[in-house]
Amino acid sequence: MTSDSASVLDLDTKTTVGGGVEDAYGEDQATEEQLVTPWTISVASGYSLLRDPHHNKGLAFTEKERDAHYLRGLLPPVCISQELQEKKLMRSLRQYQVPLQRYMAMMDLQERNERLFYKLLIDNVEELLPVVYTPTVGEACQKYGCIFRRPQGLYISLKEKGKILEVLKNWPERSIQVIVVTDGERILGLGDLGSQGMGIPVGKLSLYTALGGIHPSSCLPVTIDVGTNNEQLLNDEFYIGLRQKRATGQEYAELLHEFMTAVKQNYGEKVIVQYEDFANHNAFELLAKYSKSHLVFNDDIQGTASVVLAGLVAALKVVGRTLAEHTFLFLGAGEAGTGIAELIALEMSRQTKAPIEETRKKIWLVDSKGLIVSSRKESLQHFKKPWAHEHEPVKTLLDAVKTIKPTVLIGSSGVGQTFTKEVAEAMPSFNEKPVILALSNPTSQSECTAEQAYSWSEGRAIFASGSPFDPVEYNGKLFVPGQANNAYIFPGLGLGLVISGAIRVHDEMLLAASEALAQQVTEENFANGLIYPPFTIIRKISAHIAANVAAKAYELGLATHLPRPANLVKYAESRMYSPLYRSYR
Ligand SMILES: NC(=O)C1=CN([C@@H]2O[C@H](COP(=O)(O)OP(=O)(O)OC[C@H]3O[C@@H](n4cnc5c(N)ncnc54)[C@H](OP(=O)(O)O)[C@@H]3O)[C@@H](O)[C@H]2O)C=CC1
Ligand SMILES: CC(=O)C(=O)O
Ligand SMILES: [Mg+2]
Repeated sequence: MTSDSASVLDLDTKTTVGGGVEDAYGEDQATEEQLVTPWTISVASGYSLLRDPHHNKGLAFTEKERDAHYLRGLLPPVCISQELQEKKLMRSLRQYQVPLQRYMAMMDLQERNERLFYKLLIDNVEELLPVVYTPTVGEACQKYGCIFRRPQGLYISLKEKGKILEVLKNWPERSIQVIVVTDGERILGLGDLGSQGMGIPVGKLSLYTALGGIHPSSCLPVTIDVGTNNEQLLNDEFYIGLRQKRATGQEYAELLHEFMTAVKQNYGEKVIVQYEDFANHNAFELLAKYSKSHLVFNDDIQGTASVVLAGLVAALKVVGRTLAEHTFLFLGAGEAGTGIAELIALEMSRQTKAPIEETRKKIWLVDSKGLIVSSRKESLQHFKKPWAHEHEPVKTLLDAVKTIKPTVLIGSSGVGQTFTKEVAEAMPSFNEKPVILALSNPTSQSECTAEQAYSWSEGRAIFASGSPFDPVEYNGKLFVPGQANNAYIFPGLGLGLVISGAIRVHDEMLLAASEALAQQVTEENFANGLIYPPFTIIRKISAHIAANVAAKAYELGLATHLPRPANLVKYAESRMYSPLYRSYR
């Protein structure tokens, strides 16, 4: 008797080769060469309930639930609260000294008990953000091949060309509201990590839920794999992606187009597609192309711009003057640098009524070849051209700082330690309170550390960084660095788009998000040297951002959820996912 002839519907028991009873699905007795069908049970109860991360509560199942759901004997006798589970897990997490071990423990928890994972993340956000997000997620992506256990998102590679719609249907959830997609080419400041970039969409989406209250089952992480140019990964036996050089040009464009088309076809017009960590030679084009037809948003260009503008607007309360009275110098003229520069120029133009071509002149950028000036215009990438102002060529950042004399210095180069002692010392030589933002991630790529910024500026810098730094004591005073990271913006922005049913992202919404964030910075925060509110109140912040964004969507006629709720903050809060356990009948 072979499994070929045994129908899966024929439930008669038969004796197997080994003498046991054949299972109904023919699997136990199949030999290596025979094909089997991976049937699963779809109603979660008993053992399968314990293995279902969406519904599992572990030891927190009540006596009644254990009876009703066939759990008797599958758990030890004790019933404990979610709070006690949280306490126990935090204690065991803190015992790991190696950040990657904490990351893996958190990923295991997410796979085992989703609500408990989010309860931990929400209640201990400042402690766990660096674990599930930057900097540790960077190391996790670098080692993703070794630590890979279970897929946490969809991998769409060149092999899936022509079948992407079918691939989307393989994902177990139907009702998707947010997709974060990367092609892995510029993962943080770590470069091309190919398929191993998956850690980024997974991490970003866990923040959508924890910080912005989007339901986890409506989040879909996607990695588009068109190969990698990272030789080390191509030669790594544990690499999980396509082992080929990156596809470019038409082949790349066609795969991306098929993906974008399939997304709209499968999930409709109101699914948010957040582009994350694409290299700039694709990122600007994708955003320009699909923002006309889809609800797309580039976090590195737009989210970063919104968070930095918020920090700067807040900083004006400490450093004085209006935005237009400041001079900005960037190290790094890519997605983050030019994205931020453009939103600052837009806001200045809004405030002063001067044309944006004029306000851009207050902003200067340095790339790997030096200051961006008009004599370089012909050879510049299109996104740098608006910043090519009249000036003689300047080769180094230090010379640019000395010549331009910026009041605000922003690092968005992806290269660590580029704000040298000389650069950081030059800033306070012509500024009472220089603003220094070291945005590059992860920590290893930060343009300078918090300690360097405070000590080199003799405690005068207003400093924030993309990855977190601990407070620094300098000359007997405690300085608390803020975290200028787009994680403040995208969860609330996403929630605002969802609750209003917006169909497009508009620059005005980025300004609305930025304004809401800046409003959340208190006098107490300023007194501590902070230009951002603490992450501990991020859900409140996200509700305010969501409300401002939704209000703008209604104002611009881009909202489809009608009528408009009267109190948008309350409405946003009411729509946020809670990680508390539900009771089962
Ligand atoms: N804090 C936050 O929320 C965010 C932080 N980031 C971080 O910002 C960094 C940059 O990201 P992104 O803008 O997308 O990257 P891009 O690759 O688009 O841009 C990098 C820019 O830096 C320039 N650059 C590289 N090396 C040097 C150098 N040694 N000296 C001067 N300029 C240099 C590049 O110059 P050239 O053009 O000549 O090659 C390019 O203009 C990353 O580390 C990323 O993690 C990004 C988004 C959000
Ligand atoms: C924070 C972020 O999006 C980045 O570093 O790319
Ligand atoms: Mg990013």
